[in-house]
Amino acid sequence: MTAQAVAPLGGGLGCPKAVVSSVSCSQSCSVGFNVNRRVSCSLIAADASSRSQYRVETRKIRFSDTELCGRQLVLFKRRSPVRLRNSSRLQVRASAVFDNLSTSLEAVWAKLRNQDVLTKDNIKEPMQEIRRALLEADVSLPVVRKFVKSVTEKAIGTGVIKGVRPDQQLVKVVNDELVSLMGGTAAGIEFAKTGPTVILMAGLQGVGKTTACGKLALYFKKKGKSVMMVATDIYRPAAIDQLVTLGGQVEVPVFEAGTNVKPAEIARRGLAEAKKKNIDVVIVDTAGRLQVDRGMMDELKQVKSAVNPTEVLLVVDAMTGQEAAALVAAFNLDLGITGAILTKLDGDSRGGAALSVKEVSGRPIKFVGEGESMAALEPFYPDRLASRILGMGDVLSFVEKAQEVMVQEEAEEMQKRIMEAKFDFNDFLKQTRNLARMGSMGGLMKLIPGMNKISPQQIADAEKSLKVMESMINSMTPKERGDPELLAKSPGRRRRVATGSGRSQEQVSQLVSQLFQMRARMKNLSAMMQGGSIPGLGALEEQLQGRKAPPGTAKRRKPKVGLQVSSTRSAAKGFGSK
Ligand SMILES: Nc1nc2c(ncn2[C@@H]2O[C@H](COP(=O)(O)OP(=O)(O)OP(=O)(O)O)[C@@H](O)[C@H]2O)c(=O)[nH]1
Repeated sequence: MTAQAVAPLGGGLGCPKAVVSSVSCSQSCSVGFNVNRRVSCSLIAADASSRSQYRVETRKIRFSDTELCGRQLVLFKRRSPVRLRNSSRLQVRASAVFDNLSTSLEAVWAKLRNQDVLTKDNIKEPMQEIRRALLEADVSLPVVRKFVKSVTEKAIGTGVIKGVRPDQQLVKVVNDELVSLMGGTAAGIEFAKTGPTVILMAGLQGVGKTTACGKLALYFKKKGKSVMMVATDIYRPAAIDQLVTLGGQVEVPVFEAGTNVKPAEIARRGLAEAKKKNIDVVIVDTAGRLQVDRGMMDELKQVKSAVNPTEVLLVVDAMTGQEAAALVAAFNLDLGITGAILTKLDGDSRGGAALSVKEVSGRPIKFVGEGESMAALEPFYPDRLASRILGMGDVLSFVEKAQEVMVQEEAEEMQKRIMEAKFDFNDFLKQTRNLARMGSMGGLMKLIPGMNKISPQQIADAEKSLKVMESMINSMTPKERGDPELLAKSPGRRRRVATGSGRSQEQVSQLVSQLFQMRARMKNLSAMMQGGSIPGLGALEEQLQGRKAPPGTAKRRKPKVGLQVSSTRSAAKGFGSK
C-alpha cells in the first residue's frame, strides 16, 4: 500500500524532518495512518540511494485524521535523527498486537533447548518469563497466576513424548492453555427461533460501537441475512448520521426517529418495523458514556426489556487492556450480556484484553475488529489467536502427531501384554489415565459402535468405580502393581493397601481377583480373534458390560491363590466392565 507524499509538519520534536516522496506500508499500515490516537510504530526506512536500512526508534507518535496528508516523521538512527532524501522509500511497520508477547515467548522456548525432559526445576525460569510476558501484555494478574499454575502442572505431568523436545512440548501445553483461557471454541451468535434476531450493542463512548454495528450488518448480509440497524443514540445527533452513513455504505436500512423519542421507544418501533418487513437480524446501536454510570445502565436495561434481545454484545476497546475485561465483567453483572466485541485489535494494544475477557468475566469474545473498514470484523477463534501468538503451527502439529504415534505404540504394547496375559495394575492405571486424557468416558463410548446404548447412569457408575480402583492401585507398591500375584498371595499386603486407600479389605480382594478374571477374558478373546472367530459386536458389548461371560470363560479360571473370585455380576461393576 502506498500513501501520498508526506510533508514535514515542522517544529514538534526539534529534529530535522524526514521528507519522503512515498510511503509503502506493510499490512498493518492502517494503524499508523488512520487511527485517531497514539500508536506505537516501528519504522524501517530503506534509503534507496545508500541501500542502507535504518531501524527507527519505536516510539509513540500521535497521528490524527487531520494530519493524514501532512505527517511529520522524525526518524532516528542510533538515537540521532536521520534525514531522508525525497527519493527514499519509507516502510512503516506498525508493531502488531502480540508482537512483544510472541517475542518474549520465543525466548522462553530457547531456555529449554538443552534439556532432556521438563521438570519442576528446569521449568521454573521459563515459567517466570511467561508470567512476565503475560503481565507485560496487560493480562490481569489473577489470570496470569492461574495460567502459569496450570501450564506448570500440565507441562510436568505430560511425561516424555518420544522424539519431541521439551521446548516443543511446552509450546504445545502453552498453546492448549491459551486456547482454553480464551474460551476453547468459538462462541457464535445465537439466532432467534422465531422472528428477528435482535442484537443489542452496548459500550462506552468511542470504543467503536457504531462502527461495529455497521461491520456486523455487513457480516450478516454476507451470510445471506436481511438486516436492519436501529439508531437510539439520541444524545449525539451525529451518531444517528454516522449510523445512517454506515448503513448506506453496507446497504442496510437504518431505522431512526430523531432525538426527541426515548431510546427504548425507538428500539420498540424499530423492532416492529423489522417484523413487518420480515427482517432476519436487527442491530440496535445505543448511546455511549465516558464511563459506566447509573443513567446509562438504566437506559440500556429499558432498551433491553423493550426488545428482548437474543444477544447483548458489549463493545470494548482492546487498547484498554485488562480494563476491557473488567468492564465486560461489570456490564455482565449489571446488565447481563451474552458476549463481547473487541475492537481496535489492530492498534497498539498489547493483547491482554483478548486473553483476559473470558476468564475475568465468564463471557466470551464473539468478534474482533481489526480496522476501520466495514469488512474488518472477524469471528473470534481462540485456537487461531493462540497459534498467531505462538507462531508455531508446525511445532504444534508435530507434537500432536508424536502424541498420536505414542498412543498408537502404547496401544500395540498393551495389546501384546493382553495377549500374553501380562496385563497388570500399571497397565490398568495407564489405561484409565489415557481415558481421562481422551475425555470423558461417555464421549468415548459414543464413538464405539454398539456402545451408545449404555445409559449415562451406567457411565457415571463406571467412572466412579474407576476412581475407587485408582485409589487402591495408588496405595500399592510398584512391585505389587507389576506383579499382582503378590497381593493375591498375601492378605497382609491387601490389608495394607485397604488401609492406605481408605477402602475395605474386601474391595481390595475383589479388585485383585477381577484383574485375574480380566486377564483370562482378554486372553480368551484374543485367542478367538486370532483364530478368526471374532465375536459379533453385540456379544462384545455384552461382555464388556458384564451381562454375559464371554464364550469360553463361563467356566472361570480358578485363582491360583486363596482369594474368592467374585461373581461375574460383581465384576460388571468395576474393572473392565465397560
Ligand atoms: N483501528 C481501528 N479503529 C476503529 C475500530 N473500530 C472503530 N474504530 C474507530 O474508532 C473511532 C470511534 O468509533 P465509533 O464507532 O464512532 O465509536 P462509538 O463507540 O460508536 O462512539 P460513540 O458513538 O461516541 O459512543 C472511529 O474513528 C472508528 O473508525 C477498529 O477495529 N480498528
